[in-house]
Amino acid sequence: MNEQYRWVGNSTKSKQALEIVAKAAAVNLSVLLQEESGTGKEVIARYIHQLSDRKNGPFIAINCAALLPNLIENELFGYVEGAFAGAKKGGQPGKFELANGGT
Ligand SMILES: Nc1ncnc2c1ncn2[C@@H]1O[C@H](COP(=O)(O)OP(=O)(O)OP(=O)(O)O)[C@@H](O)[C@H]1O
Repeated sequence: MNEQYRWVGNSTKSKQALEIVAKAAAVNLSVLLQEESGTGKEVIARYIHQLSDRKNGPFIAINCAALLPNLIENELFGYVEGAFAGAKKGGQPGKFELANGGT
């Protein structure tokens, strides 16, 4: 794993968690990670990405809680130039498009 995102943890529980996520990385399915804030869900998500067939694709992280309700669609699906007042020149690709082929 990239040094910046290396998992720290040597407990039995931690090792079991890494074994489970390694299994998840081997299949092409969605994975839901649930834990309290700051417990390393994104680190694990990056780990899954790096173990998966998608590792050469992009990894796009998005903080859903920080998205304004009226801007969620624009962020996730993108928009074309002139779609609304204040839209960027040239439009903006959505996060789903950016993550295509990756995670
Ligand atoms: N077990 C761990 N090993 C290495 N780094 C960790 C671990 N747990 C947390 N961190 C570090 O703590 C910080 C928060 O981790 P991360 O962003 O993955 O948490 P999160 O569960 O996704 O949080 P949130 O739900 O708030 O987005 C990061 O800097 C991450 O590298």
